[in-house]
Amino acid sequence: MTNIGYSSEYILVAERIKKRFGGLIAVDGATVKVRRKTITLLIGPNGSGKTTLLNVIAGFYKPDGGKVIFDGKDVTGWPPHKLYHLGMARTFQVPQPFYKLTVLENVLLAARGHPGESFAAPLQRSKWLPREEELVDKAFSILKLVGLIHLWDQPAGQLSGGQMKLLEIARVLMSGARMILMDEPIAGVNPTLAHEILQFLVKLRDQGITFFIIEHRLDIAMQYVDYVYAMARGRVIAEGKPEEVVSNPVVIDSYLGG
Ligand SMILES: Nc1ncnc2c1ncn2[C@@H]1O[C@H](COP(=O)(O)OP(=O)(O)OP(=O)(O)O)[C@@H](O)[C@H]1O
Repeated sequence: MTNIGYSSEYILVAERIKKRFGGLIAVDGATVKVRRKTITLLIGPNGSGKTTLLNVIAGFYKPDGGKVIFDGKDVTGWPPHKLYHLGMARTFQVPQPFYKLTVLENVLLAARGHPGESFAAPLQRSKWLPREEELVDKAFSILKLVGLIHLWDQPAGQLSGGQMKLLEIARVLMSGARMILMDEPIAGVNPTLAHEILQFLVKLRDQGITFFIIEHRLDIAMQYVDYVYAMARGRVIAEGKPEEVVSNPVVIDSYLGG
């Protein structure tokens, strides 16, 4: 693994990323840099390439050009599971827990090195690693942190949509992720819970986790994020503090034009 000496100020640098789907250029030379211990937001009109860029960074798509540097290492084209082991994880817009398993079991299965990490592995307690107790302690403390502790023995299928999102965050934390990528973490949740989820991300940021998120509900998200990138037609058209970016005429035009 090469350390290419990128500034340690940034946990992630995605440089001149290109991604094509047939004749369509979804991401056209976009560069984003994410500072450690920040919540960095990616905005832009529908179809501007945000999710594609996130998927390239998280290893779900191989880029047609550009580089992804995570923690000083060139991880361009690495698959998601390798990035997961390095400490970068992506949650999905629609969280997908194992519905019949309990909340606690769902969190435990996200632990790195746990036999359940391979989906084919049996779930019998006897097959768990000796460090099971330690993992259970860690899972409980994470459930406490995300406010789901009272539901630990409930099947995940019984959680509300907002609680599912919290469970997804808990699972990503259990994996030991230092950087979390999220596509619309507050989509479809009521405003109270949306604020709670973002306040929770702020708390985790203050504990050292870095977030790179896509969100359309700017009225709520802008209050909590540290830095914003705006995309249009596959390119980054503006970056800066939230208030600067939302008042930038180029950004406003991109939404109106879209
Ligand atoms: N798997 C795919 N195959 C073909 N085209 C795709 C694929 N994924 C995305 N696209 C196209 O690439 C462009 C960028 O899409 P992308 O989903 O990245 O935009 P977005 O900014 O995330 O949009 P939204 O805000 O609506 O989620 C769009 O024109 C989209 O139709």
